[in-house]
Amino acid sequence: MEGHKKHNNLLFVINPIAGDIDKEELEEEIQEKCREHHINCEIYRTTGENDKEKIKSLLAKSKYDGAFAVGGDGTVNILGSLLIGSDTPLGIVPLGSGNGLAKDLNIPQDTEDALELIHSHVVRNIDTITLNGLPSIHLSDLGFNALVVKNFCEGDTRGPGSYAWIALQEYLSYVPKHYRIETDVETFEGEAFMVTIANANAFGSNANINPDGILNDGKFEICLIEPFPKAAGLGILYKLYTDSIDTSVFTRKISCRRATIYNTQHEVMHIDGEPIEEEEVINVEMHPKSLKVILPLPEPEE
Ligand SMILES: Nc1ncnc2c1ncn2[C@@H]1O[C@H](COP(=O)(O)OP(=O)(O)OP(=O)(O)O)[C@@H](O)[C@H]1O
Repeated sequence: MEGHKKHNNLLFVINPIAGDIDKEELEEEIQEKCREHHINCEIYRTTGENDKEKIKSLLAKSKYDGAFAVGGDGTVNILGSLLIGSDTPLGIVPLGSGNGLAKDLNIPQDTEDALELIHSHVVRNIDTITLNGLPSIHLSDLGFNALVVKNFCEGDTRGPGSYAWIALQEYLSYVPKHYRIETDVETFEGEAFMVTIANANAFGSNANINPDGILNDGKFEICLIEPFPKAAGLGILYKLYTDSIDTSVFTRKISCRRATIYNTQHEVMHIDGEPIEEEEVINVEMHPKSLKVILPLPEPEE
């Protein structure tokens, strides 16, 4: 079901370290806003240890009308994966360093505006995908970007500056890897600089890998950047930041409902920005309209 429903009981999952922003005042703001709208609210602060299990038991104990992830794409993935297939919609207060899914869903990046969604919103269903059973709501990939994400997560500095620095260092020495990708539409076999499994559109950095992707069309895209001469790198980067990557001669896209990726060289991978153990065979499945999300009210027509 889609539409607006008043919330009486909300859960907020706050990642205290996301985006390197102090969230103490924000907690008070959330409580104040909920009081103002006669909404009961519960706050869970993530610790980085067993958060998924702890949130799962909170969700099992109480019936929430909505659950907000207050953090970045990692926090959205932890909470969102638990809400897939349930009646409880996912809200996002974007406070990570990138906030890719929130941007793709047009959720306000300003915290105060995002908090307005607790009382003024619309609920819509979006697709999710799984990689060997692990949910991905936004973008997952293998190859160059996954390596940068891994190094970024293992380092002690956060923020876009450090991501760009790691990317530049890795770029100079990165060697494309071999993949075989079988889908319900076509098969690809060859080398790729990166392979993105895209439910949504743009990375948190705003690099748009899948400009035409639609979050509720029952399909996901495999976006390939094939090997290219180092000199072409700047041109590809430009296209990523101007929503025109599909016009590059070095890209290929497969829009499909099912895929098996043979990661023959055991390249690293991540799901929604969180590195995971690499697998040799990755089965990707589509779960159409399986997650309810809380979105801003549409602009009134002129
Ligand atoms: N209290 C905590 N201490 C240390 N790590 C934490 C804590 N809470 C959550 N984490 C870790 O934070 C990561 C998720 O961060 P999240 O994606 O929300 O923010 P971000 O990385 O700043 O943003 P983005 O993904 O948008 O770049 C997860 O790896 C999670 O384990």
